[in-house]
Amino acid sequence: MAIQHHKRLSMDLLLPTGFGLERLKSDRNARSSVETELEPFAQPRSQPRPRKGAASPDLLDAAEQQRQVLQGLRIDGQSVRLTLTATGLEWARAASSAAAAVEAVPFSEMLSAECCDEPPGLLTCLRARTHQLQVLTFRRAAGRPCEWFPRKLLIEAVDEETVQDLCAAISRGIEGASAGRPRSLLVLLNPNSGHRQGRCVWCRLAAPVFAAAGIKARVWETRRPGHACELVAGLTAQQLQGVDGIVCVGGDGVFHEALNGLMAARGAAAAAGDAELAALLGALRLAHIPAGSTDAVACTLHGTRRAFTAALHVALGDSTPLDVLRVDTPQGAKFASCIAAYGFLADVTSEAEQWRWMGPMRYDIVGAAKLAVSRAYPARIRYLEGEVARTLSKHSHTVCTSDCRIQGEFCSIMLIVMPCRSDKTRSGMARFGHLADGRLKLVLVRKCSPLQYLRFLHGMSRRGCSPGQLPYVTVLDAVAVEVTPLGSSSSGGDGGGGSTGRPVSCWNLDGELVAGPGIQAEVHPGLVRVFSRGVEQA
Ligand SMILES: Nc1ncnc2c1ncn2[C@@H]1O[C@H](COP(=O)(O)OP(=O)(O)OP(=O)(O)O)[C@@H](O)[C@H]1O
Repeated sequence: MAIQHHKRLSMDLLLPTGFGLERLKSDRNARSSVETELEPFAQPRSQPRPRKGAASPDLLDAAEQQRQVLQGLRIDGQSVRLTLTATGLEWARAASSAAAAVEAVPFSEMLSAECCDEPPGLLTCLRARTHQLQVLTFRRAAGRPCEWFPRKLLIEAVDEETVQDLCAAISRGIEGASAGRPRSLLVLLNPNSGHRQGRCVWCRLAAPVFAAAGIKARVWETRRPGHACELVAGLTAQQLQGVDGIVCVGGDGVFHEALNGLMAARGAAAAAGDAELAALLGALRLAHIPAGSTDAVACTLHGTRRAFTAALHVALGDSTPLDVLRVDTPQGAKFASCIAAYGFLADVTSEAEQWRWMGPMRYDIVGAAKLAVSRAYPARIRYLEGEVARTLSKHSHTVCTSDCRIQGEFCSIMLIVMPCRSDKTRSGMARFGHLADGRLKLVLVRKCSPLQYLRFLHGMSRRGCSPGQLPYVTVLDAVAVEVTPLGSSSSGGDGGGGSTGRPVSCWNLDGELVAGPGIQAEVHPGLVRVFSRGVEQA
């Protein structure tokens, strides 16, 4: 079996087989039964802000042209000199002259600005009544810039007109800085992921952020395995009008299903020649708000597992292309964004599924048990190293430079597409991997003792996989890989032992188990766009 490496990527290549598209189409009506509209959160951004007077054109224009200094204001209870610039707000304590005391928040990091009434209370009676403006933004944790926390700036002035004008100027600044921000999103929520905290994460952490940013969110809860894939694969042009993206609230499994549904839908639209649907699907951005057991996608895209940060990245609208691995199995094509793993990781996932009630801890317990056995699987591997280039017509293509082969017994074969950060590997399984470089890291762990495998796992959790770390581990860059397990029967793996009696494992694609056993996989550079601001360094 030769590797069929595509020279040119076109939509018809994305048409996956084995997704049962016809069945999915006929199931579209079933969607309405799980649709939950969260209209209380769905305030359109264009909704008029509560204002009493008109903004002074002087203040708005002056801020756009130059720096407008405002005196006599208080922020979070402290008197400040506030400067309204063309890009945001800057202020310093009125009493302080030190440059270090200057704080700044750009419009691009603000969600909304609203005039609000001062609640009546003892303090109001004791001092002069002030007029207030509330700006919703965020702050970064000290020493951990990837972790964002909500922040409300309370700006007070004795003069109502100043507050009204400032509110209008800030709102206009936010509007001007929000070109890529989504206005309407579909939310796929898995109530069963992780510790079954999907609904709680959505309602308490993500929905309020979307509401503050004026994003309309339509929530669909998944009912069973495969449901998210069906929902996305069955989307119609009518449902997608005005929708900017699909947000997955749950673990990596839900994101994986949404990705596969999207690829199925894009393939079907291309095959049917439905240009409108294809364009709408092509413009969709995917997002992952972590509520699962591992959340490698969210950790990699946002640098943290904090759902609030992920929701804020989505609301701020930053996006990036993401490489997708197309895996051709005997059952049809599947797509993965994180990893395709054969051997140890697949065995752990397969066994851990029975212990789902334990939550994320199941992976540690089953992992320890599998480590003690340390099984090796014979396999033949062919891979293509390559250069990925972009032609003028913007179709990506791969120039193959070499076709290499390796044969042996492997405890683990991993095709790592994105860095795959998680709580277990903070810097990522493939530390030097990339979101969209068109390559994967092929990691081969040859037959070794349990202690050696433990050493490999320990090294991976601390430093990720990189070449030359351990003599029994090979790390390679590749664009396409073919794995043929040598213990398998010709019709596919049986999960325990093939016709030769030698052990056969299964495949783990982003946590989903695929029987395989032989696969061909190829990286498609930047095939989807995802909401991500990237990992912020300290
Ligand atoms: N309502 C549901 N009931 C049962 N299973 C579901 C439901 N909705 C989705 N699923 C399945 O649950 C699987 C696992 O979900 P998910 O990935 O969200 O959580 P997780 O496994 O705890 O997290 P991670 O994948 O990050 O380890 C999904 O692949 C999906 O097939």
